[in-house]
Amino acid sequence: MGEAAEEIPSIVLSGEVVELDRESEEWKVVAKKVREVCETWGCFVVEYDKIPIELQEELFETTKDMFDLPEETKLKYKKATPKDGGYVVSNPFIPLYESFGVYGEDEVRAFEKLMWPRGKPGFCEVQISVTAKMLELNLLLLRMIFESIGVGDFYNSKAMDDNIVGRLRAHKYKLPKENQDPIGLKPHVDKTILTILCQNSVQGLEVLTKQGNWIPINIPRGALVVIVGDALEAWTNGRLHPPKHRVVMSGDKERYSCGFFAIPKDGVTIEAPPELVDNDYPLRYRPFVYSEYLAKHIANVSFDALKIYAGV
Ligand SMILES: O=C(O)CCC(=O)C(=O)O
Ligand SMILES: [Fe+2]
Repeated sequence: MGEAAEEIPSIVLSGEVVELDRESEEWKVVAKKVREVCETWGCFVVEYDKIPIELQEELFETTKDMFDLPEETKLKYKKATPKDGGYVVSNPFIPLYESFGVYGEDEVRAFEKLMWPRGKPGFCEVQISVTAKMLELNLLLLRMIFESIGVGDFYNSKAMDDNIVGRLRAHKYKLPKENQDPIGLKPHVDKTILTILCQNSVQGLEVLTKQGNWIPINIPRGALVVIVGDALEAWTNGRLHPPKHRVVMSGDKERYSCGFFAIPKDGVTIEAPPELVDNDYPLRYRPFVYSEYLAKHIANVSFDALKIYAGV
């Protein structure tokens, strides 16, 4: 492959595409494209008008306000385990990074009261609206992927909408000081089914291609990025590729991003459908309860965490 091929593919999921008849050829063509880029790249840019730029701008306004709170207020939202999100303070390992994971509607409301005792108009509505729309997009993509691999029934029988939970996490990346390492987030593989990211127009996300090159993911204003996580790699018996990615800071503006991390609900077992296990694709992972894997390995940054836990 030449240099020109090294650009993250982009897919348009306009209103018309979303409304397509699931049996139509047009739907199948888009589904195939989504599946193929998830196999070869493990990530892609998506233009999705149901999460418009205006909504993203509102989200980033409140996101900035979150991080602008006094440190002692932010520290009130520290959680005991990373699984529950909470406020993650920048530390020597990731000095440019801090994040807020506020997971679920009740938490969003509790968070508002804790951070802004006099209230923060619009905060909960935006968080809840973005989460719901991201979940919808996540389910749409999963349907496309499973149907296109030829196991649409698996998607239906698994009642994905009942078995998946989505969590919204906000990140802030400071600018590096002179001579400071510009790494905002170290290379990692997401422990998710799919991750969907949006950013405040400041680039910095990079992905490691299968050819072994780190390349920037240029996210056009208003677009989103979708990244395959290790749960989906296991669920498709290794057909989809969970790519290593990182954040590298440059330029003169701080970066904010919001990620929607879809994971199986507590107690859900990940087991590849039998149709996806054959001589070309021998079973990669034993069936395992995803929440048990996460509880044990959430802080394990090894790229092989899943292989170590459930590899056959
Ligand atoms: O900020 C970003 O764009 C990437 C965040 C990320 O990769 C993660 O939180 O897993
Ligand atoms: Fe990630």
